[in-house]
Amino acid sequence: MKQLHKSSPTHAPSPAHAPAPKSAKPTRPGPRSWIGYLLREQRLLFVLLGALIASTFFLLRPYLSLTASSHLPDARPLFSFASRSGVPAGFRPPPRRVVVTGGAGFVGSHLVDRLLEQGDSVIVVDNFFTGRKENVAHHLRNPRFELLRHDVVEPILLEVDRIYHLACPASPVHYKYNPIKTYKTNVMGTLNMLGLAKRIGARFLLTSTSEVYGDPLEHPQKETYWGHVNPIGVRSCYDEGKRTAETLTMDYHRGGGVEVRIARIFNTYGPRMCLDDGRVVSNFVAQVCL
Ligand SMILES: O=c1ccn([C@@H]2O[C@H](COP(=O)(O)OP(=O)(O)O[C@H]3OC[C@@H](O)[C@H](O)[C@H]3O)[C@@H](O)[C@H]2O)c(=O)[nH]1
Repeated sequence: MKQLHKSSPTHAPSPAHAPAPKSAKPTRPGPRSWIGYLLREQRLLFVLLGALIASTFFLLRPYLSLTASSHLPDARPLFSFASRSGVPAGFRPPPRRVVVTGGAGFVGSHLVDRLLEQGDSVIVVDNFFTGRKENVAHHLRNPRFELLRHDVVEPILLEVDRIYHLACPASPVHYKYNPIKTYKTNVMGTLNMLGLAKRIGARFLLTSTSEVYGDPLEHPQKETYWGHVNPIGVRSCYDEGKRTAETLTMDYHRGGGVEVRIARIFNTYGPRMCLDDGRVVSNFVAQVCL
């Protein structure tokens, strides 16, 4: 009877006769062998080079595709080293479609200049209560500029990427002329523009004012200061109107997911400012000059 080989623990075969070890189950290579593998034949160098090329391609891709299908006339240069607009040299965002309410006013018209200069397409919505067409007349022949006579108290439907909401009389002379209209512009106008922003997914900027602090007891005012206000004064149509506009802006942000910005602008002065608008700087200049 053929003797089957039995391996007995007490009689270990001599090494010469030890059966070849069954091929050990392949053990997983340890980290050291992975590192050696990568470093041999500059494999790590080639991996890093590949990652650099891939990331550069995906970073440049939005700008390269823009050249091919850029439909906007005289779109901005893709690589601009003149960073006059404060955008770091190199990449600039693709051109946008924006609406500026109150864009024929003092601050708004300078904003329109800057937006067109950086290559955006701009729609100005203004009822010319205090704004003037000559503030934007130099853009009327620009194909990327449109001017709409419209009162933001009534809704408007536009397809844009950004909404800059400045429509509101800013000087006491003008906003006290018709306080109820001033408050309606701040409330209904802001509601209409926020509703548009939510509807089309546009980013919304509200130009608010230092008047939201009222007659402040804290100097200088931090943004976290709630103010010292009078809700029933003759200036409250503007002060409370802007506070309500800020409330609506934040509620559309918190509840409606609208991306918003609020800028509380203090005393401004410069070209296109009305000398007779009763504001502190224009009053000072008028008294000096006249
Ligand atoms: O109901 C209105 C009232 C005013 N407007 C327009 O809104 C523009 C306001 O421009 P103004 O020159 O009077 O005022 P400014 O440009 O100085 O201030 C403007 O921007 C900064 C904000 O803080 C102010 O609240 C805003 O009025 C004007 O073009 C005016 O015609 C409307 O379009 N609708």
